[in-house]
Amino acid sequence: MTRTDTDICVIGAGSGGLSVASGAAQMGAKVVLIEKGEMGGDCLNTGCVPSKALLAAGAQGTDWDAAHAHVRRAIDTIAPHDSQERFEGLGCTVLRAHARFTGPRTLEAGGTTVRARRFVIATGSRPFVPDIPGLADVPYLTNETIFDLAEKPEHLVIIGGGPIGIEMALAHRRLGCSVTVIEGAKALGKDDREAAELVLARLRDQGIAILEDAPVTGVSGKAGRIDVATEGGHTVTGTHLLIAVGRKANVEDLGLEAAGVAYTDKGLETDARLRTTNRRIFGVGDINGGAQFTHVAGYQGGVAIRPAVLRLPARARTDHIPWCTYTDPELAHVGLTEPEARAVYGGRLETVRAEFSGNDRAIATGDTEGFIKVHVAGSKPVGVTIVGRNAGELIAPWSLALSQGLKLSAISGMVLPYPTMSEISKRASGNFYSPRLFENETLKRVVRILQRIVP
Ligand SMILES: Cc1cc2nc3c(=O)[nH]c(=O)nc-3n(C[C@H](O)[C@H](O)[C@H](O)COP(=O)(O)OP(=O)(O)OC[C@H]3O[C@@H](n4cnc5c(N)ncnc54)[C@H](O)[C@@H]3O)c2cc1C
Ligand SMILES: NC(=O)c1ccc[n+]([C@@H]2O[C@H](COP(=O)([O-])OP(=O)(O)OC[C@H]3O[C@@H](n4cnc5c(N)ncnc54)[C@H](O)[C@@H]3O)[C@@H](O)[C@H]2O)c1
Repeated sequence: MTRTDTDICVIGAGSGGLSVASGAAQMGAKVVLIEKGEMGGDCLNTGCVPSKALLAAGAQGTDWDAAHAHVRRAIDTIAPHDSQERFEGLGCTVLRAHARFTGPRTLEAGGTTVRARRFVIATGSRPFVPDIPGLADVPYLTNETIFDLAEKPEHLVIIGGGPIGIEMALAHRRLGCSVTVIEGAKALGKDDREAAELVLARLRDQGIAILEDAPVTGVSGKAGRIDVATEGGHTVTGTHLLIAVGRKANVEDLGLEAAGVAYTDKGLETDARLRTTNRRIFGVGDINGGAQFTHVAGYQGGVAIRPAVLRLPARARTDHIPWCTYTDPELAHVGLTEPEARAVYGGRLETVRAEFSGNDRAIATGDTEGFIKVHVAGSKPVGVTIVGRNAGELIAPWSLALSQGLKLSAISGMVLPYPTMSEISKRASGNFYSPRLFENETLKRVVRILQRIVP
């Protein structure tokens, strides 16, 4: 057993852990980074990158092998950025082993005992596999296996209509598979209902069957013929089954008890600084069980660095987090959803909107389907949904506005090139101010007086 003393020890080399390790090392801290699997974690290897690459490949053509080659190329192209070599180049000591705490200030990983001033747990999450009768006896795929599938499914049945289920449904439909999504509640249920309905309608137009309010009651069959039964006596038969019903935080086998770190099955218990119940140990990313996105893991990494490395106060916010589901049309959101905003602001909340069909660029390019909805409290946007072509790009100024606490006038006052899709944001903000400006009798009277008395 060798022994290493360090300033910061990061467990997990995914989006969260890599952010902390690179930032801390470049600020001059001594860093040990420990990864038991692939560098880059879920996002690079089994999440964001392969899923977006498969969606893009399917939009170009239906060749299964070519699509999977594209997925591989995308991962291989990005991998050097997350690699052991790069992090060693930044000055980190990288251990490729399973880490387990042995006490409040020590852990053990592959024959090395690491003692650190501060630890960051960024062990992420894995697919949650529900306790559905019969599931254990049939072959099924998860996000950890679906991107390596050699044969093209004739009929892919997906349990779960969240972002994973819906994106995988579109990717496989584009590649020529029959696809059925079985959702126990509402598909894309965390999103604005009207926007989600629009996306689901377009997916159905493309031939994807989406069953909602259909909790699965049992699974049976064998490879190549799998029956999925739902409440109400409906049975869907497919050749392959994908389970996409949420995530499970990787809290097990980490020695958290020895470290004095409290957790539930949702993840670590952390405070606003992302400190666990052991003040020297922080949690970032999916392990915290909140919004599970790469950019959130990166953001939390940046927050945790302040107290962990710089000994400065910090506060992780959740009211300015964006997300996007990469369907066609895309569905993007930032900040509070309408029910969340109503719960906070009640009758003070106003919602303004604008349609893609009223945007000149959208008319010119034929992308007229979609809308933007802005929830406004006082004069500040608190939540924005965009559904339409490139919604994930169009949400950017709103992410800035919410993170900086800008007023709506910051958006309506922008001068934008004409004709651009971005003008839709300006139009929605304008729709907030227009009635105040143009239906204001006092203003009209003042203007009339000014015209008469000022030469
Ligand atoms: C199919 C899919 C598509 C997605 N698409 C998007 C998207 O488009 N946009 C987006 O923002 N998010 C997306 N996500 C979510 C995103 O992938 C995660 O939120 C993100 O990867 C979380 O990063 P993390 O660092 O918390 O965890 P991870 O990336 O999971 O990294 C954790 C790392 O810790 C390692 N580890 C675990 N336990 C130990 C241990 N005891 N010792 C050593 N190492 C350990 C693991 O091997 C892993 O490499 C997607 C997820 C999936 C599954
Ligand atoms: N574009 C993106 O940013 C993106 C893409 C994919 C994944 N992700 C991240 O990964 C996380 C996990 O995605 P996910 O889609 O697995 O989880 P999810 O929790 O978002 O959705 C799971 C869905 O499965 C349904 N469900 C649960 N049990 C069921 C059952 N027994 N039968 C039928 N339906 C059932 C739920 O009602 C829910 O709608 C997301 O929350 C997101 O944070 C992000």
